[in-house]
Amino acid sequence: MPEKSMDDVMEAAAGAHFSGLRLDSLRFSSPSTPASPSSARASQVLSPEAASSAAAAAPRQPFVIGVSGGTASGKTTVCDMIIQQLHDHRVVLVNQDSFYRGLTAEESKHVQDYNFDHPDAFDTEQLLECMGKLKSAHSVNVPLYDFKNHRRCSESFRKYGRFVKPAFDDFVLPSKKYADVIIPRGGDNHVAIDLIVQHIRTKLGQHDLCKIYTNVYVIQSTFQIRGMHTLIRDRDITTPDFVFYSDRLIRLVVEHGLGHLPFTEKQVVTPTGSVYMGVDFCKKLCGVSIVRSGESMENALRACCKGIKIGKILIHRDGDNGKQLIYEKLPKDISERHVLLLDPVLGTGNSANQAIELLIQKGVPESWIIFLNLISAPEGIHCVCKRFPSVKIVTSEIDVALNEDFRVIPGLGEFGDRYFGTDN
Ligand SMILES: Nc1nc2c(ncn2[C@@H]2O[C@H](COP(=O)(O)OP(=O)(O)OP(=O)(O)O)[C@@H](O)[C@H]2O)c(=O)[nH]1
Ligand SMILES: O=P(O)(O)OC[C@H]1O[C@H](OP(=O)(O)OP(=O)(O)O)[C@H](O)[C@@H]1O
Ligand SMILES: O=c1cc[nH]c(=O)[nH]1
Repeated sequence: MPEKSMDDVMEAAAGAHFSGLRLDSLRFSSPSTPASPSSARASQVLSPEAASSAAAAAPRQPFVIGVSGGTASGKTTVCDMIIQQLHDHRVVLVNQDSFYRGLTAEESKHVQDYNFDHPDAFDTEQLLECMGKLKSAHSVNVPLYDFKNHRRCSESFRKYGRFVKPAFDDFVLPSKKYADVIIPRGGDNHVAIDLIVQHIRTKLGQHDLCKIYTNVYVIQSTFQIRGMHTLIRDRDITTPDFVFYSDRLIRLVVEHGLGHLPFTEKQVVTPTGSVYMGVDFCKKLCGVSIVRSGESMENALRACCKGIKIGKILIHRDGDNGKQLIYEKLPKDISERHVLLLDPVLGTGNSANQAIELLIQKGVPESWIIFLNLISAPEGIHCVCKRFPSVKIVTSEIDVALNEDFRVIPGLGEFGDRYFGTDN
């Protein structure tokens, strides 16, 4: 029994089978949506795995998508395409097929008369129990069904008139009216699949990550900021323009990050003779850049904090799974300072974690570290926040995912090479 656990859940409910139809009904369930009739077969369950964290104080709302459709209508194909495009390890698929009841010895003897398309063929109680657990973010064991002797695909087309079509008419078609989205042509309908992927991404995106990890801050997006991101992400931008717009964005991230430092109250008298009740900046701070890309953020920090001490950490990339520290030069009294850790890209989180670990070894309290970056991959955020829940992360955008080469996607390529002009 494979174990699945999740904080968000996407569930798919599918009706009995009807050969020849493409996916005819995709149902987005929410607590306010009426439940599908019990006859509608739950066939696929897409569920994001638990992203549990000590920092995950906020209650998490599972997100469940029910998918209905006739036999061989393309439910699995569409769900697989959605999962593939989402590229988010928190999303998993649970198939209603896993909840087939085992056949009794008597039923096995007359398997040709057994109706695999009737809701009674499923252990719906177990399915509901499983969904209930998933929705409350508990891990579940999903049964493995042995199709060896009872493969329905081949039998369904034999049994189309006797079982498949009647079950479709009785149990699947009536659930169609509950659908929020209907996808004609199943896997061929790239536009519909793309729209659904975008919708799920919004649900799983930065908004959710900020809810899961209360120490993650994304600077307020404006069209101006989106415009600058559009420029630096464009592979055809010139190096001077890449530097110019990266610098502008970095400055915004730095200013935002400084806003998370502690302050003391301070009053001043204005030229009108009035008292302004203000605050005083935190004095004990320093910057630490992760060489070399992080050095691109030093000027913005210096421009905001005159005379700030800046240390450096160089982390040698030793394969993509492990990173090895090879150089550090840090202020001697760093343990007494709040640290603004600088690196424009948070990918896997390995570099950031190594750097944070070193700072903590040097005596910097975890909660005194603010990690500033331009773009973050969700994987990197999970990695850092799980290990160091008190570290604050300030970023300007959270991207979709990492690809198989551990590059951020859509990303902006190799930041260091583009900024320092060492790319081709
Ligand atoms: N040509 C074409 N074939 C498709 C499309 N979608 C699915 N198929 C094929 O149709 C067959 C059934 O697709 P599935 O995705 O397994 O259908 P399903 O609804 O999950 O089937 P059951 O689990 O048996 O109910 C597979 O061989 C798919 O490759 C499509 O859009 N176009
Ligand atoms: O989160 P991670 O998966 O560790 O990836 C992020 C690291 O990768 C980049 O540096 P890179 O190794 O490309 O070196 P550079 O700064 O010298 O370009 C980036 O500046 C980070 O330091
Ligand atoms: O996409 C990536 C990942 C790590 N570092 C980068 O500069 N870009």
